[in-house]
Amino acid sequence: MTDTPELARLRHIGWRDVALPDDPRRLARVVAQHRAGYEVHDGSSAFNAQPAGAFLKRGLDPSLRPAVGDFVFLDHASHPVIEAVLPRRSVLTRAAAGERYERQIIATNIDYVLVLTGLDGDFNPSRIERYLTLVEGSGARPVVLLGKADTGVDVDGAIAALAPRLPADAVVHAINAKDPATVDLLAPYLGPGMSAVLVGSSGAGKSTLTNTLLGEERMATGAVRTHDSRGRHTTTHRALLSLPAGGCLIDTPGMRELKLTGEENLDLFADIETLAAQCRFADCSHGNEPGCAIQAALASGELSPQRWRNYLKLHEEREEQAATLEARLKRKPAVKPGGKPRRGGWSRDDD
Ligand SMILES: Nc1nc2c(ncn2[C@@H]2O[C@H](COP(=O)(O)OP(=O)(O)OP(=O)(O)O)[C@@H](O)[C@H]2O)c(=O)[nH]1
Ligand SMILES: [Zn+2]
Repeated sequence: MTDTPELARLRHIGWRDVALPDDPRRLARVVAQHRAGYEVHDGSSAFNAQPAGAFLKRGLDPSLRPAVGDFVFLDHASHPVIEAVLPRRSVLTRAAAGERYERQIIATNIDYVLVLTGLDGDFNPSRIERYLTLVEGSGARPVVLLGKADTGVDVDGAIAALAPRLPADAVVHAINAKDPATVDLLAPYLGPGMSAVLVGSSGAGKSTLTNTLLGEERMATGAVRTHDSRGRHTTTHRALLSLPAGGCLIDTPGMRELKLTGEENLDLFADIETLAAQCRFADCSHGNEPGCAIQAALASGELSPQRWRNYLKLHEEREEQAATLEARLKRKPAVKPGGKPRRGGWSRDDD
């Protein structure tokens, strides 16, 4: 079945359903959020849109407001207004940096989170564990990318160091972000109807990889590219790019503060939690109590000290955030959210 022209147009912004929603209003996707409003794209062009008054109500759960990646309905006025947000299939959240606890949506309707780490000084398994913990529960799947594999580094050694710290089904690719062949390698994650978000610390190669993925068509597809509109608006926080491969990539400039939200399960460390359950004392602090299964595993080498340290750090942060979240929810009953479970989020570098 071939797409109608309207569907074909919407494919550019990552619309994947075979049909259009049964609604006469204009459909668009949020590609960027500015201080002064939103930038949306309808598959043909990008333009600014304001949120409807209902989204600005005080006390509204911020997660109900339009976010980058959302499909939205616009009214037909000459100054477009976002009237409704369509149900989200995934939501990536982080705890906002700062004094007050706040969950912040990074992106919605994402299929894959590309976690990019350079195999140079940037390489840090603990940080990769943090990213994976944040993706957990978001509805998106992580893909670990080890960049700068062409720079004479010990790729196999790095993969061997990382493998025991990742789930068995984790996808890991060593890449050269400058090499056009990388486009084919990542094609399974970036095809038509797919949306991916690219995260990684500064210098990891996010811009380089983005440019390679945009390839020759960078300027031609510039319609969805919104980085360059900085002059006209205030800061562009995030931008959604339409790739020649057919998928959409969300670039997250400055995405460095990656704090847990308190809702993570720490699934990545399930084995550690199983071990801890085997300690002789139920309230074992895993220090020097007799019969401590954690200490035994550390002594036998079954559990690596780095991984244990990172687990403790993430666990503590999760507990702290969960306590703050609970206090906040008690204080003020949240306005009912529109659907999907929200977990995952982002925060600072580890170790
Ligand atoms: N040889 C090689 N160099 C790379 C690769 N990826 C990135 N680089 C280089 O690493 C440097 C940093 O890359 P960027 O793409 O600017 O990194 P970034 O993640 O966008 O950094 P921020 O913009 O600060 O977030 C640049 O000099 C790139 O040319 C790679 O796979 N191979
Ligand atoms: Zn113990």
